[in-house]
Amino acid sequence: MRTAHSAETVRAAERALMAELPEGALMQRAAAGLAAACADLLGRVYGSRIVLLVGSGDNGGDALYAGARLARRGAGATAVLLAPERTHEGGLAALRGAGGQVTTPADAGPALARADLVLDGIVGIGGKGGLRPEAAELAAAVRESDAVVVAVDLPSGIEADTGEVLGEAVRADATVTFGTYKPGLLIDPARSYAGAVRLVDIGLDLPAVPELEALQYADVAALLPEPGAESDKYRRGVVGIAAGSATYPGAAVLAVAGALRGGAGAVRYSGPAGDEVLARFPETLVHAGPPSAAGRVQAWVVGPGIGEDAARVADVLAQDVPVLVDADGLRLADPQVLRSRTAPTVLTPHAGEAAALLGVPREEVESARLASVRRLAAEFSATVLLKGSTTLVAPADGGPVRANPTGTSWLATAGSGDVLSGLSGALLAAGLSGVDAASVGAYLHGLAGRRAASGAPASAQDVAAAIPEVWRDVRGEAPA
Ligand SMILES: NC(=O)C1=CN([C@@H]2O[C@H](COP(=O)(O)OP(=O)(O)OC[C@H]3O[C@@H](n4cnc5c(N)ncnc54)[C@H](OP(=O)(O)O)[C@@H]3O)[C@@H](O)[C@H]2O)[C@@H](O)CC1
Ligand SMILES: Nc1ncnc2c1ncn2[C@@H]1O[C@H](COP(=O)(O)OP(=O)(O)O)[C@@H](O)[C@H]1O
Ligand SMILES: [K+]
Repeated sequence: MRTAHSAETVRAAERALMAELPEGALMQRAAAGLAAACADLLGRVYGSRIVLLVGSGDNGGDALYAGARLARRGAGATAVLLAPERTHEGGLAALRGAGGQVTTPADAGPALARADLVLDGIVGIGGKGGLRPEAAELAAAVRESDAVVVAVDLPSGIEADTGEVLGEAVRADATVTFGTYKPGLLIDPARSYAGAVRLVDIGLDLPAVPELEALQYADVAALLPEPGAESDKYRRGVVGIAAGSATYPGAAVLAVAGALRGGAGAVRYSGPAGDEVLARFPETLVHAGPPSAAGRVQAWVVGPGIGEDAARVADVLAQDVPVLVDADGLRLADPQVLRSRTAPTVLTPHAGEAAALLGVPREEVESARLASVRRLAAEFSATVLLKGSTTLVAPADGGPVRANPTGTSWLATAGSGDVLSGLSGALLAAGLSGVDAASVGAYLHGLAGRRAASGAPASAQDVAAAIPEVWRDVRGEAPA
């Protein structure tokens, strides 16, 4: 599991550790890791030209000490000081002692134009609000340079705790972060400014429960349901799909496609698109009546393409089994009923649906995904999977939010959300918790999207068809 902690949590851990270590030791650990990462990126340090963007805090200090280390190995280093009178003293002395030069933002142009590598030490976790004008200009100038840009701890201008970007920010090719990931490094839009992120261990003792986490291959492998010797189709879990309408039969077909690949023992379909579903998937158990008359299931998916059929949504929500609500279902569900359910409920809105549920503009959800998903989970007492450029899953109980690392914009194709709801619903029926079903579903869905597309457009059906392949790949990572 990859974990991220807020700036406040990091500061508390830093204080505790600093009290035990000699003065400056922690910054030296950070600078050593940073310099090593830069050396890797440069290939050859001797004779390279590096520029350090140095703000007035310890983030600038890290950049200066790392610059000094590289200068001692033969790099030509120039520090651009944003606040000359408040620059980290020890760091500046180290750089000067190693032969480094110093300049001002106004005179930084020539050095930036020649640079092989730029180290962004303008602000780290101490940054607040958008970059101030002089810092913003420097960030914009860096964009014009051909140098490899390495952000120190995080790209200056992104919000460490939320992933928001308020105005100009440094666009990095790589970020070297200290102690733990910061939520902004895993959540768009900020994530897209960070490039490849490398974590440097500086020995912090962090709380076991992070603010944000991201599943990795092995975590997903351990969560995948697998039939045992005594399994039959009912023990593996039966998932019910209440989706589709005369207008949108395709949503039913795609949700069933996702469900059949999600590890359930059987899929029941309830709704008016039974013929279409059977034509494509004869293994489906089709029922014409209301969902509650379709026979036992271990979880329901309700909503994709059901149009205005509020009765079908209410019928599903009245059943005391886990329910995943998607698409039209989110609009038709009675909020009071959602809140009062005792079995797990999973809501899977995209930003527009989330905005409607919260009564805010869509842009507000897109720019502040983490706060939005947490608010939805709290307001509806449900696990919430917020779809989009970074898919986030918040548990109903306020625990750590999961960021999905496998997303790809190739998934932005009609019907791919229906596949996700079927897939996650099947995982719910197989016995995974709401958070695990949603986050494992999003993980596999993202991998399947990448596999199906491989650089060319793929349809939602292609995404569903690629699920078994990625499932196999992930299972290969499971401990024997
Ligand atoms: N603590 C430790 O043990 C370790 C910490 N480490 C490192 O320290 C970093 C944190 O350092 P930090 O706390 O000094 O804050 P930092 O990120 O440099 O920024 C503060 C400065 O920026 C300024 N500023 C603020 N907002 C701004 C804006 N929007 N636009 C422009 N400027 C803005 C603000 O100015 P002021 O408001 O004071 O005028 C202030 O002077 C951390 O990210 C990591 O890299 C590592 O060495 C490991 C050990
Ligand atoms: N820019 C993007 N980057 C990554 N994934 C995206 C992006 N846009 C959409 N997606 C994903 O594509 C899927 C679309 O689902 P949804 O919005 O419900 O569409 P539909 O209703 O057409 O199926 C979701 O899994 C979502 O996370
Ligand atoms: K930075």
